[in-house]
Amino acid sequence: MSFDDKYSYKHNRKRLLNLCRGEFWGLSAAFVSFFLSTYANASLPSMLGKLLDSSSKSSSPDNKLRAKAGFIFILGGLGSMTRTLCLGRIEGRLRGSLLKKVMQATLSKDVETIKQHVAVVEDEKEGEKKEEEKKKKGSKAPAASTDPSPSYILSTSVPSTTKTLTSTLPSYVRSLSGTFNATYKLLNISPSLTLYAGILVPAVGVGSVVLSKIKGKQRKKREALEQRAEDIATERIANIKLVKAAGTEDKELSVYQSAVDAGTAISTAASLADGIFLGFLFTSTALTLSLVLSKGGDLVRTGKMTQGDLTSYATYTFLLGAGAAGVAKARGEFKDGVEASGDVWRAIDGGGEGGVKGGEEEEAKDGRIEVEGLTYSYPGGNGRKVLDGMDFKAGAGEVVGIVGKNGSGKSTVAMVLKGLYHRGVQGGKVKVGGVEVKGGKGVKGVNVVMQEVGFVDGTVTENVLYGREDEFGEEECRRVLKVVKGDFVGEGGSEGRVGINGCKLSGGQRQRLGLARGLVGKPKVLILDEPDTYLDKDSKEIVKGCVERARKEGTTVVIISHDADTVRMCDRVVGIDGGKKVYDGNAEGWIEKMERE
Ligand SMILES: Nc1ncnc2c1ncn2[C@@H]1O[C@H](COP(=O)(O)OP(=O)(O)OP(=O)(O)O)[C@@H](O)[C@H]1O
Repeated sequence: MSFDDKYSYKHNRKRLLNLCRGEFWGLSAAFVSFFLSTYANASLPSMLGKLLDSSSKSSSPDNKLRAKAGFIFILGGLGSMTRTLCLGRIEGRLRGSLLKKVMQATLSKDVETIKQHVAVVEDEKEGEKKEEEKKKKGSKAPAASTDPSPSYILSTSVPSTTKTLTSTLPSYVRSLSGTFNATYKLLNISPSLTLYAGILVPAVGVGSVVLSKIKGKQRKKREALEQRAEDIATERIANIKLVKAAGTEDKELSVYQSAVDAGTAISTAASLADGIFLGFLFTSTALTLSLVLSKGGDLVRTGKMTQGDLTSYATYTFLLGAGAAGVAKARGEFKDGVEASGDVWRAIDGGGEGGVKGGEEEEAKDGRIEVEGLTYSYPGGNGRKVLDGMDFKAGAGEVVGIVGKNGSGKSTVAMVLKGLYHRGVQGGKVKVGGVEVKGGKGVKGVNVVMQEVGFVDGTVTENVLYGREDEFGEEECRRVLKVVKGDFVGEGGSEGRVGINGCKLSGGQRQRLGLARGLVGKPKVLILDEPDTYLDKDSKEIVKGCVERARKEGTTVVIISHDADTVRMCDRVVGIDGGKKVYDGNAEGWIEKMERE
Protein backbone atom coordinates (compact mmCIF):
# COMPACT_ATOMS: atom_id res chain seq x y z
CA MET A 1 0.00 0.00 0.00
CA SER A 2 1.51 3.34 -1.01
CA PHE A 3 1.70 6.34 1.31
CA ASP A 4 -1.11 8.19 -0.53
CA ASP A 5 -3.35 5.10 -0.55
CA LYS A 6 -2.93 4.82 3.19
CA TYR A 7 -4.29 8.33 3.72
CA SER A 8 -7.30 7.91 1.44
CA TYR A 9 -10.61 9.64 2.22
CA LYS A 10 -12.03 6.35 3.56
CA HIS A 11 -9.06 5.78 5.86
CA ASN A 12 -9.17 9.36 7.19
CA ARG A 13 -12.91 9.12 7.85
CA LYS A 14 -12.55 5.80 9.67
CA ARG A 15 -9.80 7.19 11.85
CA LEU A 16 -11.80 10.34 12.58
CA LEU A 17 -14.86 8.34 13.63
CA ASN A 18 -12.64 6.05 15.72
CA LEU A 19 -11.88 9.04 17.95
CA CYS A 20 -15.44 8.61 19.30
CA ARG A 21 -14.47 5.31 20.93
CA GLY A 22 -12.64 6.96 23.78
CA GLU A 23 -15.57 9.30 24.43
CA PHE A 24 -18.30 6.71 24.91
CA TRP A 25 -19.95 8.20 28.03
CA GLY A 26 -19.76 11.82 26.91
CA LEU A 27 -21.17 10.90 23.52
CA SER A 28 -23.94 8.82 25.10
CA ALA A 29 -24.99 11.81 27.24
CA ALA A 30 -24.80 14.07 24.17
CA PHE A 31 -26.90 11.57 22.21
CA VAL A 32 -29.63 11.38 24.89
CA SER A 33 -29.80 15.19 25.13
CA PHE A 34 -29.70 15.39 21.34
CA PHE A 35 -32.68 13.00 21.20
CA LEU A 36 -34.61 15.10 23.75
CA SER A 37 -33.99 18.40 21.98
CA THR A 38 -34.83 16.85 18.59
CA TYR A 39 -38.06 15.46 20.02
CA ALA A 40 -38.93 18.91 21.43
CA ASN A 41 -38.06 20.59 18.11
CA ALA A 42 -40.16 18.13 16.17
CA SER A 43 -43.14 18.54 18.50
CA LEU A 44 -42.97 22.33 18.70
CA PRO A 45 -44.90 23.25 15.53
CA SER A 46 -47.81 20.80 16.29
CA MET A 47 -47.90 22.04 19.85
CA LEU A 48 -48.09 25.67 18.68
CA GLY A 49 -50.88 24.72 16.25
CA LYS A 50 -52.80 23.00 19.05
CA LEU A 51 -52.39 26.05 21.32
CA LEU A 52 -53.73 28.28 18.53
CA ASP A 53 -56.73 26.02 17.91
CA SER A 54 -57.45 25.78 21.64
CA SER A 55 -57.41 29.56 22.23
CA SER A 56 -59.43 30.27 19.07
CA LYS A 57 -62.13 27.73 20.04
CA SER A 58 -62.63 28.54 23.73
CA SER A 59 -61.95 31.44 26.09
CA SER A 60 -61.08 29.12 29.03
CA PRO A 61 -57.48 27.97 28.90
CA ASP A 62 -56.64 24.28 28.36
CA ASN A 63 -54.32 23.83 31.32
CA LYS A 64 -53.36 20.27 30.41
CA LEU A 65 -52.27 21.41 26.95
CA ARG A 66 -50.38 24.39 28.40
CA ALA A 67 -48.58 22.13 30.89
CA LYS A 68 -47.60 19.75 28.08
CA ALA A 69 -46.34 22.71 26.00
CA GLY A 70 -44.37 24.03 28.98
CA PHE A 71 -42.83 20.58 29.49
CA ILE A 72 -41.76 20.42 25.83
CA PHE A 73 -40.26 23.94 25.97
CA ILE A 74 -38.22 23.10 29.08
CA LEU A 75 -37.22 19.69 27.72
CA GLY A 76 -35.98 21.29 24.47
CA GLY A 77 -34.02 23.94 26.41
CA LEU A 78 -32.41 21.41 28.73
CA GLY A 79 -31.62 19.07 25.84
CA SER A 80 -29.91 21.83 23.84
CA MET A 81 -27.95 23.00 26.86
CA THR A 82 -26.72 19.52 27.85
CA ARG A 83 -25.86 18.60 24.26
CA THR A 84 -23.79 21.77 23.81
CA LEU A 85 -22.05 21.21 27.13
CA CYS A 86 -21.21 17.55 26.41
CA LEU A 87 -19.99 18.20 22.87
CA GLY A 88 -17.96 21.23 24.00
CA ARG A 89 -16.18 19.14 26.64
CA ILE A 90 -15.50 16.33 24.18
CA GLU A 91 -14.18 18.90 21.68
CA GLY A 92 -11.77 20.32 24.28
CA ARG A 93 -10.52 16.87 25.32
CA LEU A 94 -10.06 15.59 21.76
CA ARG A 95 -8.30 18.78 20.65
CA GLY A 96 -5.95 18.63 23.64
CA SER A 97 -5.13 14.99 23.00
CA LEU A 98 -4.51 15.49 19.25
CA LEU A 99 -2.39 18.62 19.86
CA LYS A 100 -0.19 16.66 22.27
CA LYS A 101 0.14 13.75 19.82
CA VAL A 102 1.07 16.04 16.90
CA MET A 103 3.64 17.87 19.04
CA GLN A 104 5.08 14.56 20.28
CA ALA A 105 5.35 13.24 16.71
CA THR A 106 6.91 16.49 15.49
CA LEU A 107 9.55 16.42 18.21
CA SER A 108 10.31 12.78 17.46
CA LYS A 109 10.95 13.45 13.75
CA ASP A 110 14.54 13.80 12.71
CA VAL A 111 16.06 17.22 12.02
CA GLU A 112 16.39 16.51 8.29
CA THR A 113 12.63 15.84 7.96
CA ILE A 114 11.61 19.03 9.74
CA LYS A 115 14.08 21.09 7.70
CA GLN A 116 12.70 19.56 4.53
CA HIS A 117 9.36 21.31 5.03
CA VAL A 118 10.98 24.48 3.70
CA ALA A 119 11.80 22.73 0.45
CA VAL A 120 8.23 21.44 0.14
CA VAL A 121 6.83 24.97 0.45
CA GLU A 122 9.29 26.23 -2.15
CA ASP A 123 8.30 23.41 -4.49
CA GLU A 124 4.58 24.10 -4.15
CA LYS A 125 4.27 25.79 -7.56
CA GLU A 126 6.20 22.95 -9.19
CA GLY A 127 3.83 20.48 -7.49
CA GLU A 128 0.76 22.31 -8.82
CA LYS A 129 2.16 22.18 -12.36
CA LYS A 130 2.78 18.43 -12.09
CA GLU A 131 -0.75 17.90 -10.81
CA GLU A 132 -2.21 19.81 -13.77
CA GLU A 133 -0.14 17.69 -16.16
CA LYS A 134 -1.36 14.51 -14.46
CA LYS A 135 -4.96 15.63 -14.88
CA LYS A 136 -4.42 16.44 -18.55
CA LYS A 137 -3.04 12.95 -19.11
CA GLY A 138 -6.09 11.53 -17.31
CA SER A 139 -3.96 9.82 -14.68
CA LYS A 140 -5.90 8.35 -11.79
CA ALA A 141 -2.95 8.54 -9.46
CA PRO A 142 -3.81 10.14 -6.14
CA ALA A 143 -3.11 13.84 -5.75
CA ALA A 144 0.36 14.71 -4.47
CA SER A 145 0.13 15.24 -0.75
CA THR A 146 0.93 18.75 0.42
CA ASP A 147 3.01 18.91 3.56
CA PRO A 148 1.67 21.58 5.90
CA SER A 149 4.03 23.01 8.49
CA PRO A 150 3.75 21.59 12.03
CA SER A 151 2.51 24.97 13.29
CA TYR A 152 -0.25 25.05 10.64
CA ILE A 153 -1.36 21.55 11.66
CA LEU A 154 -1.45 22.58 15.33
CA SER A 155 -3.28 25.86 14.75
CA THR A 156 -5.65 24.91 11.90
CA SER A 157 -5.89 21.21 10.99
CA VAL A 158 -6.37 19.90 14.56
CA PRO A 159 -9.23 22.31 15.45
CA SER A 160 -11.02 21.62 12.16
CA THR A 161 -10.62 17.86 12.71
CA THR A 162 -12.20 17.92 16.17
CA LYS A 163 -14.93 20.38 15.13
CA THR A 164 -15.89 17.99 12.33
CA LEU A 165 -16.71 15.41 14.95
CA THR A 166 -18.29 17.59 17.64
CA SER A 167 -19.99 20.26 15.54
CA THR A 168 -20.34 19.30 11.87
CA LEU A 169 -21.37 15.69 12.40
CA PRO A 170 -24.07 16.54 15.02
CA SER A 171 -25.42 19.31 12.70
CA TYR A 172 -25.50 16.78 9.89
CA VAL A 173 -27.47 14.26 11.98
CA ARG A 174 -29.77 17.00 13.38
CA SER A 175 -30.54 18.40 9.93
CA LEU A 176 -31.09 14.93 8.51
CA SER A 177 -33.47 13.90 11.29
CA GLY A 178 -35.20 17.32 11.03
CA THR A 179 -35.76 16.74 7.31
CA PHE A 180 -37.22 13.26 7.82
CA ASN A 181 -39.36 14.38 10.72
CA ALA A 182 -40.74 17.42 8.84
CA THR A 183 -41.58 15.24 5.82
CA TYR A 184 -43.34 12.69 8.04
CA LYS A 185 -45.35 15.42 9.82
CA LEU A 186 -46.30 17.12 6.55
CA LEU A 187 -47.58 13.83 5.14
CA ASN A 188 -49.44 13.20 8.38
CA ILE A 189 -51.17 16.58 8.53
CA SER A 190 -52.14 16.85 4.87
CA PRO A 191 -50.85 14.51 2.11
CA SER A 192 -52.40 16.71 -0.59
CA LEU A 193 -50.62 19.86 0.59
CA THR A 194 -47.34 17.90 0.76
CA LEU A 195 -47.30 17.88 -3.02
CA TYR A 196 -46.47 21.59 -2.86
CA ALA A 197 -43.74 21.22 -0.25
CA GLY A 198 -42.31 18.36 -2.34
CA ILE A 199 -41.22 20.91 -4.97
CA LEU A 200 -38.25 21.66 -2.71
CA VAL A 201 -36.79 18.16 -2.61
CA PRO A 202 -35.32 17.69 -6.12
CA ALA A 203 -34.13 21.31 -6.25
CA VAL A 204 -32.25 20.96 -2.97
CA GLY A 205 -30.79 17.61 -4.04
CA VAL A 206 -29.32 18.96 -7.29
CA GLY A 207 -28.15 22.16 -5.54
CA SER A 208 -26.33 20.27 -2.78
CA VAL A 209 -24.41 18.00 -5.18
CA VAL A 210 -23.25 20.94 -7.34
CA LEU A 211 -22.33 23.01 -4.28
CA SER A 212 -20.27 20.30 -2.54
CA LYS A 213 -18.30 19.61 -5.76
CA ILE A 214 -17.42 23.28 -6.21
CA LYS A 215 -16.56 23.68 -2.53
CA GLY A 216 -14.38 20.54 -2.44
CA LYS A 217 -12.13 21.90 -5.21
CA GLN A 218 -11.88 25.28 -3.58
CA ARG A 219 -11.01 23.84 -0.18
CA LYS A 220 -7.75 22.30 -1.39
CA LYS A 221 -6.65 25.53 -3.04
CA ARG A 222 -7.68 27.62 -0.05
CA GLU A 223 -5.79 25.43 2.42
CA ALA A 224 -2.59 25.58 0.37
CA LEU A 225 -2.88 29.38 0.14
CA GLU A 226 -3.63 29.79 3.85
CA GLN A 227 -0.64 27.67 4.70
CA ARG A 228 1.59 29.69 2.39
CA ALA A 229 0.42 32.94 4.05
CA GLU A 230 1.09 31.50 7.51
CA ASP A 231 4.57 30.33 6.51
CA ILE A 232 5.41 33.77 5.11
CA ALA A 233 4.23 35.48 8.30
CA THR A 234 6.10 33.07 10.59
CA GLU A 235 9.34 33.39 8.65
CA ARG A 236 9.24 37.19 8.31
CA ILE A 237 8.34 37.75 11.97
CA ALA A 238 11.14 35.40 13.08
CA ASN A 239 13.49 37.47 10.91
CA ILE A 240 12.12 40.85 11.91
CA LYS A 241 15.61 42.32 12.37
CA LEU A 242 16.53 41.40 8.79
CA VAL A 243 13.29 42.92 7.46
CA LYS A 244 13.68 46.15 9.47
CA ALA A 245 17.37 46.55 8.69
CA ALA A 246 16.68 46.13 4.98
CA GLY A 247 13.65 48.43 5.24
CA THR A 248 11.52 45.88 3.41
CA GLU A 249 8.41 46.14 5.64
CA ASP A 250 6.26 47.43 2.74
CA LYS A 251 7.54 44.78 0.34
CA GLU A 252 7.01 41.99 2.88
CA LEU A 253 3.56 43.34 3.72
CA SER A 254 2.58 43.25 0.07
CA VAL A 255 3.98 39.68 -0.34
CA TYR A 256 1.91 38.65 2.69
CA GLN A 257 -1.14 40.60 1.50
CA SER A 258 -1.11 38.93 -1.91
CA ALA A 259 -0.91 35.51 -0.25
CA VAL A 260 -3.83 36.45 2.03
CA ASP A 261 -5.76 38.02 -0.90
CA ALA A 262 -5.36 34.85 -2.97
CA GLY A 263 -6.89 32.89 -0.05
CA THR A 264 -9.62 35.50 0.36
CA ALA A 265 -10.50 35.29 -3.35
CA ILE A 266 -11.05 31.54 -3.00
CA SER A 267 -13.06 32.05 0.21
CA THR A 268 -15.16 34.65 -1.62
CA ALA A 269 -15.87 32.21 -4.45
CA ALA A 270 -16.79 29.52 -1.90
CA SER A 271 -19.04 31.94 0.01
CA LEU A 272 -20.66 32.99 -3.28
CA ALA A 273 -21.50 29.37 -4.08
CA ASP A 274 -22.88 29.00 -0.53
CA GLY A 275 -24.79 32.26 -0.82
CA ILE A 276 -26.33 31.39 -4.20
CA PHE A 277 -27.48 28.07 -2.83
CA LEU A 278 -28.96 29.53 0.36
CA GLY A 279 -30.58 32.42 -1.55
CA PHE A 280 -32.12 29.92 -3.93
CA LEU A 281 -33.32 27.93 -0.95
CA PHE A 282 -34.90 30.99 0.67
CA THR A 283 -36.76 31.94 -2.50
CA SER A 284 -38.00 28.43 -3.18
CA THR A 285 -39.07 28.01 0.48
CA ALA A 286 -40.92 31.35 0.40
CA LEU A 287 -42.60 30.36 -2.87
CA THR A 288 -43.60 26.98 -1.50
CA LEU A 289 -44.88 28.56 1.72
CA SER A 290 -47.03 31.02 -0.17
CA LEU A 291 -48.47 28.17 -2.27
CA VAL A 292 -49.08 26.12 0.90
CA LEU A 293 -50.76 29.02 2.69
CA SER A 294 -53.04 29.95 -0.21
CA LYS A 295 -54.08 26.34 -0.81
CA GLY A 296 -54.25 25.74 2.98
CA GLY A 297 -56.45 28.86 3.36
CA ASP A 298 -58.97 27.20 1.01
CA LEU A 299 -58.90 24.02 3.12
CA VAL A 300 -59.44 26.03 6.37
CA ARG A 301 -62.29 27.99 4.78
CA THR A 302 -64.02 24.76 3.66
CA GLY A 303 -63.49 23.21 7.13
CA LYS A 304 -61.11 20.48 5.90
CA MET A 305 -58.27 21.79 8.02
CA THR A 306 -57.99 23.76 11.28
CA GLN A 307 -56.05 27.03 11.55
CA GLY A 308 -53.73 25.34 14.03
CA ASP A 309 -52.96 22.52 11.55
CA LEU A 310 -52.19 25.07 8.87
CA THR A 311 -49.82 26.94 11.20
CA SER A 312 -48.07 23.67 12.07
CA TYR A 313 -47.93 22.76 8.41
CA ALA A 314 -46.37 26.07 7.39
CA THR A 315 -43.76 25.75 10.15
CA TYR A 316 -42.89 22.18 9.14
CA THR A 317 -42.53 23.33 5.53
CA PHE A 318 -40.03 25.90 6.71
CA LEU A 319 -38.22 23.31 8.86
CA LEU A 320 -37.99 20.98 5.85
CA GLY A 321 -36.24 23.71 3.85
CA ALA A 322 -33.89 24.57 6.72
CA GLY A 323 -33.16 20.85 7.35
CA ALA A 324 -32.33 20.21 3.67
CA ALA A 325 -30.03 23.27 3.57
CA GLY A 326 -28.36 22.08 6.79
CA VAL A 327 -27.78 18.60 5.34
CA ALA A 328 -26.13 20.05 2.21
CA LYS A 329 -23.94 22.45 4.21
CA ALA A 330 -22.88 19.89 6.84
CA ARG A 331 -22.18 17.27 4.15
CA GLY A 332 -19.70 19.58 2.41
CA GLU A 333 -18.10 20.62 5.71
CA PHE A 334 -17.81 17.00 6.85
CA LYS A 335 -15.94 16.11 3.65
CA ASP A 336 -13.60 19.08 4.16
CA GLY A 337 -13.02 18.10 7.78
CA VAL A 338 -12.22 14.46 6.89
CA GLU A 339 -9.65 15.66 4.37
CA ALA A 340 -8.11 18.12 6.87
CA SER A 341 -7.84 15.25 9.35
CA GLY A 342 -5.51 13.50 6.85
CA ASP A 343 -2.82 16.11 7.68
CA VAL A 344 -3.22 15.31 11.37
CA TRP A 345 -2.91 11.52 10.84
CA ARG A 346 0.15 12.01 8.61
CA ALA A 347 1.76 14.22 11.25
CA ILE A 348 0.99 11.80 14.08
CA ASP A 349 2.33 8.82 12.13
CA GLY A 350 5.43 10.81 11.28
CA GLY A 351 4.38 10.71 7.62
CA GLY A 352 6.48 7.59 7.14
CA GLU A 353 9.60 9.75 7.33
CA GLY A 354 12.08 10.28 10.10
CA GLY A 355 10.85 8.49 13.15
CA VAL A 356 11.12 8.03 16.84
CA LYS A 357 14.52 7.26 18.26
CA GLY A 358 14.32 3.89 19.93
CA GLY A 359 15.91 3.13 23.28
CA GLU A 360 18.76 4.58 25.28
CA GLU A 361 21.93 5.81 23.64
CA GLU A 362 25.00 3.66 24.27
CA GLU A 363 27.85 5.34 26.16
CA ALA A 364 31.10 6.06 24.27
CA LYS A 365 33.94 4.00 25.75
CA ASP A 366 36.45 6.78 25.08
CA GLY A 367 36.90 9.79 22.78
CA ARG A 368 38.02 7.98 19.59
CA ILE A 369 36.32 9.04 16.36
CA GLU A 370 36.37 6.84 13.25
CA VAL A 371 34.66 8.02 10.07
CA GLU A 372 35.24 5.84 7.00
CA GLY A 373 33.96 6.49 3.48
CA LEU A 374 31.04 8.63 4.67
CA THR A 375 28.75 9.63 1.81
CA TYR A 376 25.85 11.96 2.47
CA SER A 377 23.12 13.64 0.37
CA TYR A 378 20.50 15.92 1.93
CA PRO A 379 16.99 14.42 1.63
CA GLY A 380 15.27 16.60 -0.97
CA GLY A 381 18.65 17.92 -2.14
CA ASN A 382 18.49 16.49 -5.71
CA GLY A 383 20.89 13.65 -4.81
CA ARG A 384 23.99 15.92 -4.68
CA LYS A 385 26.72 14.30 -2.59
CA VAL A 386 27.61 16.82 0.11
CA LEU A 387 30.02 14.30 1.63
CA ASP A 388 31.65 11.95 -0.84
CA GLY A 389 33.60 9.09 0.74
CA MET A 390 34.85 11.26 3.59
CA ASP A 391 37.47 9.75 5.96
CA PHE A 392 38.28 11.26 9.33
CA LYS A 393 39.92 9.93 12.46
CA ALA A 394 40.69 11.39 15.89
CA GLY A 395 42.39 9.72 18.83
CA ALA A 396 41.07 9.96 22.39
CA GLY A 397 41.98 13.33 23.91
CA GLU A 398 43.18 14.78 20.59
CA VAL A 399 42.17 18.29 19.44
CA VAL A 400 41.36 18.07 15.74
CA GLY A 401 40.29 20.88 13.42
CA ILE A 402 37.95 20.36 10.47
CA VAL A 403 38.66 23.11 7.99
CA GLY A 404 37.64 24.01 4.46
CA LYS A 405 35.81 26.52 2.33
CA ASN A 406 32.21 27.57 2.96
CA GLY A 407 29.82 24.83 1.96
CA SER A 408 32.50 22.11 1.86
CA GLY A 409 30.52 19.88 4.29
CA LYS A 410 32.11 20.59 7.70
CA SER A 411 28.87 21.15 9.67
CA THR A 412 27.30 18.14 7.97
CA VAL A 413 30.09 15.94 9.38
CA ALA A 414 29.37 17.37 12.86
CA MET A 415 25.64 16.63 12.57
CA VAL A 416 26.27 13.05 11.40
CA LEU A 417 28.75 12.50 14.27
CA LYS A 418 26.11 13.65 16.77
CA GLY A 419 23.54 11.31 15.14
CA LEU A 420 21.23 14.19 14.19
CA TYR A 421 21.51 13.57 10.44
CA HIS A 422 21.06 9.98 9.29
CA ARG A 423 18.44 9.76 6.55
CA GLY A 424 20.85 11.24 4.02
CA VAL A 425 23.68 8.83 4.87
CA GLN A 426 24.27 6.73 1.77
CA GLY A 427 27.37 4.85 2.72
CA GLY A 428 30.31 4.53 5.07
CA LYS A 429 30.74 3.92 8.77
CA VAL A 430 30.78 6.33 11.72
CA LYS A 431 31.98 5.25 15.16
CA VAL A 432 32.46 7.30 18.32
CA GLY A 433 34.20 5.73 21.31
CA GLY A 434 33.87 2.33 19.65
CA VAL A 435 30.07 2.67 19.28
CA GLU A 436 28.48 2.92 15.84
CA VAL A 437 26.36 6.00 15.13
CA LYS A 438 23.44 4.93 12.93
CA GLY A 439 19.69 5.12 12.39
CA GLY A 440 19.36 8.52 14.06
CA LYS A 441 20.78 7.20 17.31
CA GLY A 442 23.73 9.13 18.67
CA VAL A 443 26.29 8.08 21.27
CA LYS A 444 26.15 9.16 24.90
CA GLY A 445 29.03 11.40 25.92
CA VAL A 446 29.15 13.56 22.78
CA ASN A 447 28.38 17.27 23.27
CA VAL A 448 27.98 19.57 20.31
CA VAL A 449 27.99 23.37 20.28
CA MET A 450 26.11 24.42 17.15
CA GLN A 451 26.98 27.29 14.86
CA GLU A 452 23.71 28.97 15.90
CA VAL A 453 23.32 28.33 19.63
CA GLY A 454 19.65 27.77 20.51
CA PHE A 455 17.89 28.94 23.68
CA VAL A 456 14.55 28.42 25.38
CA ASP A 457 12.82 31.03 27.51
CA GLY A 458 14.25 30.30 30.94
CA THR A 459 17.14 31.18 33.25
CA VAL A 460 20.83 31.05 32.32
CA THR A 461 21.22 27.97 34.53
CA GLU A 462 18.28 26.22 32.88
CA ASN A 463 19.77 26.92 29.46
CA VAL A 464 23.29 25.83 30.33
CA LEU A 465 22.05 22.56 31.87
CA TYR A 466 19.37 22.13 29.17
CA GLY A 467 18.42 18.45 28.94
CA ARG A 468 20.89 17.46 31.68
CA GLU A 469 19.05 18.90 34.71
CA ASP A 470 18.50 15.43 36.12
CA GLU A 471 22.23 14.66 36.10
CA PHE A 472 23.75 18.01 37.05
CA GLY A 473 22.95 20.92 39.33
CA GLU A 474 24.00 24.49 40.03
CA GLU A 475 27.52 23.49 41.04
CA GLU A 476 28.27 22.09 37.56
CA CYS A 477 26.67 25.17 36.02
CA ARG A 478 28.92 27.48 38.06
CA ARG A 479 31.98 25.40 37.09
CA VAL A 480 31.36 25.64 33.33
CA LEU A 481 30.29 29.30 33.47
CA LYS A 482 33.60 30.08 35.16
CA VAL A 483 35.54 28.49 32.27
CA VAL A 484 33.79 30.72 29.72
CA LYS A 485 33.81 33.74 32.04
CA GLY A 486 30.04 33.57 31.94
CA ASP A 487 29.45 35.35 35.24
CA PHE A 488 28.74 38.43 33.05
CA VAL A 489 25.19 37.48 32.20
CA GLY A 490 22.48 40.07 32.74
CA GLU A 491 21.12 41.66 35.87
CA GLY A 492 19.85 38.45 37.40
CA GLY A 493 23.17 36.57 37.01
CA SER A 494 22.69 32.88 36.37
CA GLU A 495 19.10 33.15 37.60
CA GLY A 496 18.31 35.92 35.07
CA ARG A 497 16.03 34.98 32.18
CA VAL A 498 17.40 34.90 28.65
CA GLY A 499 14.08 35.68 26.89
CA ILE A 500 12.39 33.78 24.05
CA ASN A 501 15.13 32.12 21.99
CA GLY A 502 17.66 34.05 24.06
CA CYS A 503 16.57 37.44 22.68
CA LYS A 504 18.11 39.25 25.68
CA LEU A 505 21.61 37.94 24.92
CA SER A 506 24.28 39.40 22.66
CA GLY A 507 25.89 37.25 19.94
CA GLY A 508 29.03 36.79 22.04
CA GLN A 509 27.04 35.95 25.17
CA ARG A 510 25.09 33.33 23.23
CA GLN A 511 28.32 31.75 22.06
CA ARG A 512 29.88 31.72 25.53
CA LEU A 513 26.77 30.10 27.03
CA GLY A 514 26.88 27.58 24.15
CA LEU A 515 30.48 26.73 25.06
CA ALA A 516 29.50 26.38 28.72
CA ARG A 517 26.72 23.99 27.71
CA GLY A 518 29.25 21.98 25.70
CA LEU A 519 31.47 21.48 28.76
CA VAL A 520 28.68 20.17 31.02
CA GLY A 521 29.44 16.67 32.30
CA LYS A 522 33.04 16.52 30.97
CA PRO A 523 32.06 14.80 27.69
CA LYS A 524 34.18 12.18 25.90
CA VAL A 525 33.86 14.20 22.67
CA LEU A 526 33.18 17.91 22.28
CA ILE A 527 32.30 19.24 18.82
CA LEU A 528 32.57 23.02 18.38
CA ASP A 529 31.04 24.34 15.15
CA GLU A 530 32.60 27.77 14.49
CA PRO A 531 32.76 28.73 18.18
CA ASP A 532 34.48 32.04 17.45
CA THR A 533 32.12 33.71 14.96
CA TYR A 534 30.71 36.37 17.31
CA LEU A 535 33.66 36.68 19.66
CA ASP A 536 36.01 39.65 19.82
CA LYS A 537 39.78 39.18 20.05
CA ASP A 538 39.76 39.04 23.86
CA SER A 539 36.80 36.71 23.97
CA LYS A 540 38.49 34.33 21.54
CA GLU A 541 40.78 33.51 24.47
CA ILE A 542 37.68 31.97 26.00
CA VAL A 543 37.53 29.35 23.24
CA LYS A 544 41.20 28.67 23.95
CA GLY A 545 40.48 28.32 27.69
CA CYS A 546 37.54 26.06 26.94
CA VAL A 547 39.64 23.81 24.65
CA GLU A 548 42.48 23.67 27.19
CA ARG A 549 40.06 22.71 29.93
CA ALA A 550 38.58 19.96 27.74
CA ARG A 551 42.08 18.77 26.85
CA LYS A 552 42.93 18.50 30.56
CA GLU A 553 39.77 16.49 31.17
CA GLY A 554 40.77 14.02 28.43
CA THR A 555 37.99 15.13 26.06
CA THR A 556 38.48 14.75 22.30
CA VAL A 557 37.73 18.15 20.75
CA VAL A 558 36.64 18.63 17.13
CA ILE A 559 36.75 22.28 16.10
CA ILE A 560 35.21 23.55 12.90
CA SER A 561 36.68 26.95 12.21
CA HIS A 562 37.95 29.42 9.60
CA ASP A 563 39.93 31.42 12.14
CA ALA A 564 43.73 30.93 11.90
CA ASP A 565 44.23 31.50 15.66
CA THR A 566 41.61 28.89 16.52
CA VAL A 567 43.04 26.44 13.98
CA ARG A 568 46.49 26.82 15.58
CA MET A 569 45.10 25.37 18.83
CA CYS A 570 44.58 22.02 17.08
CA ASP A 571 46.97 19.09 17.34
CA ARG A 572 45.98 18.09 13.83
CA VAL A 573 43.87 19.51 11.02
CA VAL A 574 41.68 17.72 8.47
CA GLY A 575 40.87 19.77 5.36
CA ILE A 576 37.69 19.08 3.33
CA ASP A 577 36.86 20.12 -0.20
CA GLY A 578 33.77 19.00 -2.10
CA GLY A 579 32.91 16.53 0.68
CA LYS A 580 36.30 14.75 0.46
CA LYS A 581 39.35 14.82 2.73
CA VAL A 582 42.08 16.81 0.98
CA TYR A 583 44.48 17.44 3.86
CA ASP A 584 45.54 15.68 7.06
CA GLY A 585 48.42 17.27 8.92
CA ASN A 586 49.46 20.03 11.26
CA ALA A 587 47.76 23.43 11.48
CA GLU A 588 50.69 25.45 10.15
CA GLY A 589 50.83 23.27 7.02
CA TRP A 590 47.16 24.00 6.32
CA ILE A 591 47.53 27.74 6.96
CA GLU A 592 50.50 27.86 4.58
CA LYS A 593 48.53 25.88 1.96
CA MET A 594 45.67 28.37 2.25
CA GLU A 595 48.01 31.34 1.93
CA ARG A 596 49.60 29.78 -1.19
CA GLU A 597 46.22 29.20 -2.83
N1 LIG B 1 19.03 21.18 4.36
C1 LIG B 1 19.82 21.17 3.29
N2 LIG B 1 19.35 20.72 2.12
C2 LIG B 1 20.14 20.67 1.04
N3 LIG B 1 21.42 21.06 1.02
C3 LIG B 1 21.96 21.53 2.16
C4 LIG B 1 21.19 21.61 3.36
N4 LIG B 1 21.97 22.11 4.34
C5 LIG B 1 23.19 22.33 3.78
N5 LIG B 1 23.19 21.99 2.49
C6 LIG B 1 24.30 22.04 1.55
O1 LIG B 1 25.33 21.16 1.98
C7 LIG B 1 26.60 21.69 1.71
C8 LIG B 1 27.46 21.57 2.96
O2 LIG B 1 26.90 22.36 3.97
P1 LIG B 1 27.62 22.53 5.38
O3 LIG B 1 26.76 23.37 6.23
O4 LIG B 1 28.00 21.20 5.88
O5 LIG B 1 28.93 23.33 4.93
P2 LIG B 1 30.07 24.00 5.83
O6 LIG B 1 31.35 23.48 5.29
O7 LIG B 1 29.82 23.79 7.27
O8 LIG B 1 29.88 25.51 5.43
P3 LIG B 1 30.17 26.85 6.28
O9 LIG B 1 31.66 26.97 6.41
O10 LIG B 1 29.65 27.89 5.38
O11 LIG B 1 29.46 26.76 7.57
C9 LIG B 1 26.39 23.11 1.24
O12 LIG B 1 26.62 23.15 -0.15
C10 LIG B 1 24.95 23.42 1.55
O13 LIG B 1 24.37 24.21 0.55
